[in-house]
Amino acid sequence: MTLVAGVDSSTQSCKVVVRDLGTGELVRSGRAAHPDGTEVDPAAWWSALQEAIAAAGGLDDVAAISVAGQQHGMVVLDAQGRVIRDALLWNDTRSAQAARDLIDEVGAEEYAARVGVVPVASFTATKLRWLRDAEPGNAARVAAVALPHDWLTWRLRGYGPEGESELGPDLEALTTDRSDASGTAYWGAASGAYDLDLFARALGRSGREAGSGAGGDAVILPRVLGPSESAGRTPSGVLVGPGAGDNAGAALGLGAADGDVVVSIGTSGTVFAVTDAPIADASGTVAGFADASGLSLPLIATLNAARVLGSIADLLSVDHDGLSALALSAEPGSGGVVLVPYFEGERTPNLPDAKASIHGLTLASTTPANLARAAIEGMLCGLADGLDAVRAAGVRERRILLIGGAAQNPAVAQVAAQVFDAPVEVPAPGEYVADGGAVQAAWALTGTRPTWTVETSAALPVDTRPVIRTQYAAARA
Ligand SMILES: Nc1ncnc2c1ncn2[C@@H]1O[C@H](COP(=O)(O)OP(=O)(O)O)[C@@H](O)[C@H]1O
Ligand SMILES: O=C(CO)[C@@H](O)[C@H](O)COP(=O)(O)O
Repeated sequence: MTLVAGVDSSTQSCKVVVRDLGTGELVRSGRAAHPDGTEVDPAAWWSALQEAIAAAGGLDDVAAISVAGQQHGMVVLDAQGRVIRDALLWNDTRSAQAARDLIDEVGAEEYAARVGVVPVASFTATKLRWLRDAEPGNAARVAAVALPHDWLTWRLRGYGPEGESELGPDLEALTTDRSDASGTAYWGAASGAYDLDLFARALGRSGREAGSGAGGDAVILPRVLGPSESAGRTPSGVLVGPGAGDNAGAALGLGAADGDVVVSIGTSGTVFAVTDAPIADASGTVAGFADASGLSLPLIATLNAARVLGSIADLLSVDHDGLSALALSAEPGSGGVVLVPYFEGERTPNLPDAKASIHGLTLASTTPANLARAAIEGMLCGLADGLDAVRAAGVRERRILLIGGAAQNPAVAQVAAQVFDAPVEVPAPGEYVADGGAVQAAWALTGTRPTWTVETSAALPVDTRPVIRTQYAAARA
């Protein structure tokens, strides 16, 4: 039996799966928590990865591994390969003004045409512009910029600061992949290349792709690998795949095909599909990302997803199952109660300074059941608005695949069928981002993309209840 491993280094935790190359059967798995917060020392990810690998039985009998990770995080390294400051994550909104500045300088239309996205606080370029303006001393020390999955792949291959690694700080060895590069806002899915002018506008320093040999004091950007290109090997000889952004990893893990729209409800909420042609939405609503198979991944993301439910469950002193039971005991529309869940600001719509709000409370409607259902309805209405935007970009769904930690909540699946106006399928409980890493590892090892079977645990027909989105739209306006 040949084994391959996949990693999901996401916002809240690191998950590792070990699967049989031939059948895709899950053989072992492990996980480890990440610190909370929107800026994190990457050393915590490295520790969690090692802990999760150990919990998954180690890599001694594993032939290949690949790391998928949360997108956009800004990992800045000095010339000695040391992390200069904590990484700003995708959900950190301090670079919102930097995003507006970059749009003012370049123009939204041109930005979208050049790299398929329009800057928002989530994207790496805006974080680099913030670093230039807020921490010029740190910006001057930057020798390389990597994404979370790039940096973990580099460390896994034995690179890192002297004394902390076997191979030392070779920044030229940094690699990334198309999907994660397309989330930086200085690499384009359509061009397949870095836009070094946009990078320079962000950090105020010139950049170059690793291995380009230009030298000088240009900031090194990871070499962009193809979908099945190996990044090298671990010091013990395990083949390492190119890795991916987590959403592209999920698409690989699901085997998402034409007609599939994936809705992921984890720390972030995302709606995405795999398409042949890249998109360029000058409104900035739909990001024209690349996928991890050589195609494209139009995507919207919300800042407020699973943790909306956790917050309201805590308020009601119930667990996930308790929240589900309460929500299912209320009627669609939650008795008129609407939660607009912009607890962390919001990315879609781009309202980084927004706060959450509750509407429609009366003495009769203020019940735990209505509040529980309103939390689920509000969170899903935000994603339904995103689905409308993805549809407007030309995507036509045959089915919605519901994944992420909150997808296993019965009330979430039922309300999803009431707001998405499409059939909803819930794949069997699993870590589909990490599974995508395992698919990548198998692909890099054999040269052939595996077609493992994905089981479905629930299938819900369309059950549209218009009141839910109608009252949400009125409250959100
Ligand atoms: N049954 C459930 N109902 C609602 N939320 C859940 C449920 N199970 C897990 N979650 C939430 O899902 C989130 C973890 O999902 P995950 O997809 O692993 O997140 P990420 O990949 O962003 O780290 C946590 O916020 C957790 O509280
Ligand atoms: O910013 C995005 C996509 O653009 C997020 O999807 C991040 O990639 C975080 O993913 P999770 O931790 O929620 O899985």
